[in-house]
Amino acid sequence: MAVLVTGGAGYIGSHMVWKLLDEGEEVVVVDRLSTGFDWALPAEVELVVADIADQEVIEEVIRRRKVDAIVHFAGSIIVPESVADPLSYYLNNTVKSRSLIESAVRGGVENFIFSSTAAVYGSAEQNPVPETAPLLPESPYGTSKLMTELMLRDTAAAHDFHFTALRYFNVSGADPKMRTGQSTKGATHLIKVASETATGKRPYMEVYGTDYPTPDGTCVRDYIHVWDLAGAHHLALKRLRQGGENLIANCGYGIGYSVNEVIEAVKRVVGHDFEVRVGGRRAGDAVSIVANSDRAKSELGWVPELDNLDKIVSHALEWEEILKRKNN
Ligand SMILES: NC(=O)c1ccc[n+]([C@@H]2O[C@H](COP(=O)([O-])OP(=O)(O)OC[C@H]3O[C@@H](n4cnc5c(N)ncnc54)[C@H](O)[C@@H]3O)[C@@H](O)[C@H]2O)c1
Ligand SMILES: O=c1ccn([C@@H]2O[C@H](COP(=O)(O)OP(=O)(O)O[C@H]3O[C@H](CO)[C@@H](O)[C@H](O)[C@H]3O)[C@@H](O)[C@H]2O)c(=O)[nH]1
Repeated sequence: MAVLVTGGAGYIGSHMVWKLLDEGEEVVVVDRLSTGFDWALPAEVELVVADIADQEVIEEVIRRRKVDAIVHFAGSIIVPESVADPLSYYLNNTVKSRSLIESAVRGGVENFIFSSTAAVYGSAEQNPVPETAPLLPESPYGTSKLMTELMLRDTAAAHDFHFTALRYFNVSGADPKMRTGQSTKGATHLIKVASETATGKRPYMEVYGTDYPTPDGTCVRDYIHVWDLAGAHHLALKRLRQGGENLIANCGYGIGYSVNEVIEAVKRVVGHDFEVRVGGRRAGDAVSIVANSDRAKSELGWVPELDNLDKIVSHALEWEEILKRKNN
């Protein structure tokens, strides 16, 4: 019996794979390596280099490895890119997820965990935002993920199929044991970009917009440590296997930090200054979004252990130094 991790060579997926191995699970990864890296995976894990929409390959993997659960990370993830090229986001995130879900149903895989996102809420009116808040995505990325949640809901109503959709807030940091981290080339995520600047990979960074209706004029987000997020997925897997009901749950810490506050934290932890320029607003950015994760705590028994911005930043910086040595 194995867990199929799609997008397992990517940032969050590779943490999940290490977590599953730590928990004694059998794992198989399907990843087309568009943004992921084979070296992010433990040597003993089978990597099938394929697209999630290749149903022949997926269904062969499900049969051969006796897959009982799919954890679906594969997708396209950059909010402004989705504004510029919406159809590629609807293809990779929505259409190809449909194909994967169909393969799961055909292959008799009853347990499915999906990477959803805070972007399904848009700029929340109520912060911290509960799962019951209005779903008003402000980017094609958010809409592409919401459509997949709806497909999962309808598929679960019609088939022997159960799902958990975890709506992640801003995922950051690296495996505390430094076996993997965020290695994405040309990354756009704030803590990654600031860590690259702090370690000399970039000459400077920009703050996208200082005229938002927030205390310091920059956008506010809820930054969650990737290892706590992997832990939430493992709890979700155990719960589904025990017959748990379908679930949609936020994963964040309930604390909002502005872009300026995050940059200050990176400067504080690294111990020196770096150049930060003020730029214009970025397309598709929500103003402020912070999680109410009570449901993940009560339904999954999730207890965050790394909910500290400086710890997140220090792990991100440590990984950046490792990447420098790898020439990545
Ligand atoms: N990083 C965040 O802050 C964040 C927040 C909310 C949700 N998410 C979701 O988490 C998931 C993982 O994000 P990540 O940050 O690890 O991104 P990532 O780009 O590092 O990982 C995505 C992986 O999926 C693979 N992939 C993409 N399309 C594929 C396809 N069609 N077939 C096979 N493989 C494919 C890529 O090669 C890559 O390894 C995504 O679904 C993303 O939307 C991420
Ligand atoms: O160089 C940079 C990078 C980012 N930002 C700002 O920092 C904030 C956070 O941006 P980023 O780290 O790119 O995350 P989001 O755009 O909030 O989106 C992330 O978080 C979402 C969940 O909230 C996920 O769904 C997405 O996949 C993931 O990209 C935003 O206000 C950006 O404008 C900057 O000012 N400068």
